[in-house]
Amino acid sequence: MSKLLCKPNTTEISSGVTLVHDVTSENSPLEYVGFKVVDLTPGATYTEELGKVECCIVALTGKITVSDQEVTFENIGTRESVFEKIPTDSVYVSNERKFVVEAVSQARVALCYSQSYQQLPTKLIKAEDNGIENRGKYSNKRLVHNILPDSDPSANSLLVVEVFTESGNWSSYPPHKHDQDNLPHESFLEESYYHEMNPRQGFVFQRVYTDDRSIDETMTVENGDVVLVPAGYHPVAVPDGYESYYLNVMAGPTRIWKFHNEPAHEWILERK
Ligand SMILES: O=C[C@H](O)[C@@H](O)[C@H](O)CC(=O)O
Repeated sequence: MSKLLCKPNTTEISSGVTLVHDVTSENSPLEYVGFKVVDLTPGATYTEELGKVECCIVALTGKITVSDQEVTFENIGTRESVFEKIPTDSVYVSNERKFVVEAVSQARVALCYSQSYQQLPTKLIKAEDNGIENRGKYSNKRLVHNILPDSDPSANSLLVVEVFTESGNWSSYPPHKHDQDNLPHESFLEESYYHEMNPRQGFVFQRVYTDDRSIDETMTVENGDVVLVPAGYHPVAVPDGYESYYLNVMAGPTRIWKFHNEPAHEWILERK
């Protein structure tokens, strides 16, 4: 199995708290991006003290209350399934802060991390404040919810976005990359993909590959899997009959999303 594909590894870490994914610089090729998925039963709490990292807490499903000891955001979260395709609530917590997530209902939470050295205010990122985009045409259509885009100055290095791709469509396509610290032409951002499928038994194909093909992995990605993108192009193909969801976390030396399309396939964008 590809080293870029992470299958769910469920571990109960405390009463009512199950860790599903825990991507770190120690167990992955990513240096800038960290990622966790945590399931909580009603009333269960997850507590974390952040070091030199910031965290975007995304209420993937269910209702949660988030506190950083100074502010508390109660009963946030908007959906029981990501495939309701409505934006959800998130909370940004900066470096050297401690936060507590308490489940109001059964909840699945994504914890998105990146490096942070300048403490910023804790902030509720309301669902209604997500920038919504309908991108693409033909069989390249996808719905994008910008949770923490580079236009939002609330974070130091973190970028978070969720993408919904309909049956038989491609996304993160035409293939693009952001693996060169070469602004204004391209930024260097590592990336993680947390995937869900509807119906659950579905799969997508995702290829991660570099110009020199030093990385060239084509993966069958199933519900709940995480794909790591240390470098390279990273298109996703969704089979007929299934819907795809993924949550992207991006981070690198500069908090700018400036990608480079693969020249061989950029013509896709020129179709009328
Ligand atoms: O670099 C960003 C990720 O590849 C996705 O968020 C991608 O941009 C989504 C899309 O536009 O298809």
